Amino acid sequence: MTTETEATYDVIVIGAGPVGENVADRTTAAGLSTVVVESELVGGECSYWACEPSKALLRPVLMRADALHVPGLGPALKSPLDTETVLAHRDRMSADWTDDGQVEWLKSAGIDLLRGHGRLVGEREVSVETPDGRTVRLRARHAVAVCTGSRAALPDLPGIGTVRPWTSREATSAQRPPGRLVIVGAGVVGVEMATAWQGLGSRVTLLARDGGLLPRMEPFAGELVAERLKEAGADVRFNTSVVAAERLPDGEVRVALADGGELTADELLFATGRAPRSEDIGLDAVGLTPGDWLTTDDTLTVTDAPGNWLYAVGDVNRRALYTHQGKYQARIAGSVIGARARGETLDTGRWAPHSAAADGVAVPGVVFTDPEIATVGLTEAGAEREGRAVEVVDYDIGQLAGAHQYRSGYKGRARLVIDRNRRTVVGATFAGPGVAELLYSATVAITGEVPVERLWHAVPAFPTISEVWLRLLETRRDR
Ligand SMILES: Cc1cc2nc3c(=O)[nH]c(=O)nc-3n(C[C@H](O)[C@H](O)[C@H](O)COP(=O)(O)OP(=O)(O)OC[C@H]3O[C@@H](n4cnc5c(N)ncnc54)[C@H](O)[C@@H]3O)c2cc1C
Ligand SMILES: NC(=O)c1ccc[n+]([C@@H]2O[C@H](COP(=O)([O-])OP(=O)(O)OC[C@H]3O[C@@H](n4cnc5c(N)ncnc54)[C@H](O)[C@@H]3O)[C@@H](O)[C@H]2O)c1
Repeated sequence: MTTETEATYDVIVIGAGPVGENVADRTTAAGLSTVVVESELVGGECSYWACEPSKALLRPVLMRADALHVPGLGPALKSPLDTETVLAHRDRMSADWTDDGQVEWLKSAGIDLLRGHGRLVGEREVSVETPDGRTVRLRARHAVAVCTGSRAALPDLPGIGTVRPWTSREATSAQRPPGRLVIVGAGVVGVEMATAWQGLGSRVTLLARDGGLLPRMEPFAGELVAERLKEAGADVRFNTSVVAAERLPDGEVRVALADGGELTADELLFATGRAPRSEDIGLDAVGLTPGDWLTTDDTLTVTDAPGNWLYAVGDVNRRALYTHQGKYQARIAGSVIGARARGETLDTGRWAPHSAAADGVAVPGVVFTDPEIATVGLTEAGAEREGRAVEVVDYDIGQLAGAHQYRSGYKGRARLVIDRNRRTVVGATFAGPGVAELLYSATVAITGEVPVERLWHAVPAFPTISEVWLRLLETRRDR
């Protein structure tokens, strides 16, 4: 028998991933009583099955790739990685899939936690089924923020129901490397997991549906990653699609390819994109369609729900599927909710406090592969699609003194996309070992709308890879 209890808060947040936690933090800081509803682990996908475990697997692999090319270090690294130690480190970095630490943090921030599955049941009303079979009816005085994130999207293939494929969850939490791993999809998850598991001893086959890896990025990014994956021993195939898959009685997976070919493996990972976790959160009760991505304006308010009380923040709104960008949205949404609760007029101008303007202009992302790929803003193709007049400047990072110091045989490339009319940087891509930390400089140049001429006065230190900025400016001047 279920019992029903009721509670009223200023703000209800559904989903305690990194984004829900940050919305709650900001609304609490604005003086609003806030409850977060979580059906699984506080910390969400990022802490347990995405960012943290994947980077814990990748860091030793990338470190080793660099160290093999540092004079004097190579011979000491001839034996393979100690996989057991790496996996134990990954377990620790995922807090052994327990959320005590994050629950403590919620408490310390003054945020209430209600464990259970939350569903909208009307305007400002959420019903929560708790693990002990109770139903709690929550009412919000001001706002409900949907922060339910995303899950792996699987293609609709014959056999998919029986094949027990890996998704990003298994790929980040597996307790040992599969002997043979076939990966379908060559976006960010596909290339990162190919790099990690090939480095940890699996024989990886990466199947790209398109003619290159990382198809949404500058083409040279995918070319460099493909080259290094092949050198590491992975089988990388382009223009290949999977048409069926089956799990055989002996546990192997058989994969049928569109060209008539066949592959057998121990595990099959689908890294084929994400779907919103919105199919069972009561969207129909407020006139929205279950299973859809939630569309918002720049204040993170759901556009198709009248009354300015429903917000969608993080992956579930599809604006930018990154933890850092979702947390940025959370900071904005928190201040919007606070301002509306105080009866203030929102300030939604460009770069104003109540507008997540950067989502449309400067979303930084790092792909932690060998080499690293760091991107922000527009690619050349993206600028063309938008019909913007741009100039493109490229530089071979391997020519820098800093690159020679970093690793012998350094290969990398950088590209700036510059708006011809405004003479500001609107896109940057760096591909090369150790470029991740360069990305913030480009993000500041774009959001600060720094005139290219002013960049001459931002002098990079010698001999660092950041001297690529100077070389890009010189290339532009001298051509
Ligand atoms: C393999 C992988 C690696 C990644 N690496 C990075 C990286 O290095 N850097 C980066 O920036 N991004 C990375 N990402 C993306 C990042 O994980 C997401 O952008 C981020 O987790 C989104 O946060 P979120 O809070 O919106 O959603 P989530 O992290 O998905 O959290 C949503 C939470 O809501 C809960 N929930 C869902 N429905 C309900 C409900 N009805 N009731 C109660 N609770 C509910 C879930 O249990 C979950 O805890 C990676 C993604 C993957 C798949
Ligand atoms: N380092 C990071 O910050 C990091 C790491 C992993 C994921 N992420 C985030 O998570 C998001 C999701 O990553 P993802 O790799 O799952 O998605 P993605 O959209 O980046 O890539 C999916 C790829 O699968 C391909 N694909 C789709 N359906 C297919 C099919 N049926 N057969 C073959 N290929 C198919 C697509 O063409 C695409 O290239 C990323 O966009 C990124 O925002 C970030």
